[in-house]
Amino acid sequence: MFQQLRTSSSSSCRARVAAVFQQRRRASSDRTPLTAPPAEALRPESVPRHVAVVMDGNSRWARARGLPPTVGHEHGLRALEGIARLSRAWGVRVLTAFAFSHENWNRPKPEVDFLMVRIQSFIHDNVDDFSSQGIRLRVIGDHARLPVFLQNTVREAEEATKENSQLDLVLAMSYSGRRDIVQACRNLAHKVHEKVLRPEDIDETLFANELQTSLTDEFPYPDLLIRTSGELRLSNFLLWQTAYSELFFTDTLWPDFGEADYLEALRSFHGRDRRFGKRNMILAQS
Ligand SMILES: CC(C)=CCC/C(C)=C/CC/C(C)=C/COP(=O)(O)OP(=O)(O)O
Repeated sequence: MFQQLRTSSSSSCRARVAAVFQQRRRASSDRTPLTAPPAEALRPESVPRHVAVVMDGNSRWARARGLPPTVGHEHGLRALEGIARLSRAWGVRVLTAFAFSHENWNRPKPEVDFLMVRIQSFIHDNVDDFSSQGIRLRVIGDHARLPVFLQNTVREAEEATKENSQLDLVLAMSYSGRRDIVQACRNLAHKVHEKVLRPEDIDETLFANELQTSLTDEFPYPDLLIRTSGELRLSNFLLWQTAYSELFFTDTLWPDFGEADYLEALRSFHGRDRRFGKRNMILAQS
């Protein structure tokens, strides 16, 4: 498939990839089973409202099996479907998934082309399913840099799911945390220039309102950030927004990240003492 993409024109390769994955989807019934919330970590007050995931390790997962990276990405998307379903079932309100960074444009063109096509079909094929689960799809990042066929699908899916309120599934594509911050500064500078704002009016709330994550009105900041595959860095993801996020790193590669791993992350979150710089009550009294 990877090899085929190298030689195909973009629309015919799109059609071919879509057809192959349509077939696989129909054949596949191996969705992550939903389980009843079993643990103290899943009491409503313990569940993080906003979870962010850096879906890392697809290529390594494939390489370990002698397969091309595209197969890893395919399994990675299935893992994302499963985690979205679990998030909704367990009461997470926002799931933000890093699907493609600004820097990922520097990856080999066939891999980039494959990802654009495959993410488009992932969104297209799941819209009805998202709607039936009450999942609203949002996309952050540099929309204009995405191929037009993907921009169109994103627009349609955002429109089709806009009334859903169980879970906001936010895909970060062509996303860069630094660019998000620069863009916010630029927007504020324009407002000052237009005399809509005075410099002294600018505070953290106004600044955050200009960031792309402000589209999820209630929970713009991740409570928990998960990165798979053993890497211990943010890689330019949600830099402002993660100032007080709890971080969870696991060696599990993203395609293998399933219910047990997610539960482990939520249990870990449940055990954290989130102080936000303050003293907790017991320490304050001593
Ligand atoms: C499920 C699915 C199809 C996901 C798409 C695959 C993909 C491109 C994921 C990238 C996620 C991401 C930006 C990780 C950061 O690692 P990095 O490798 O960009 O950064 P690093 O070099 O700092 O590790």
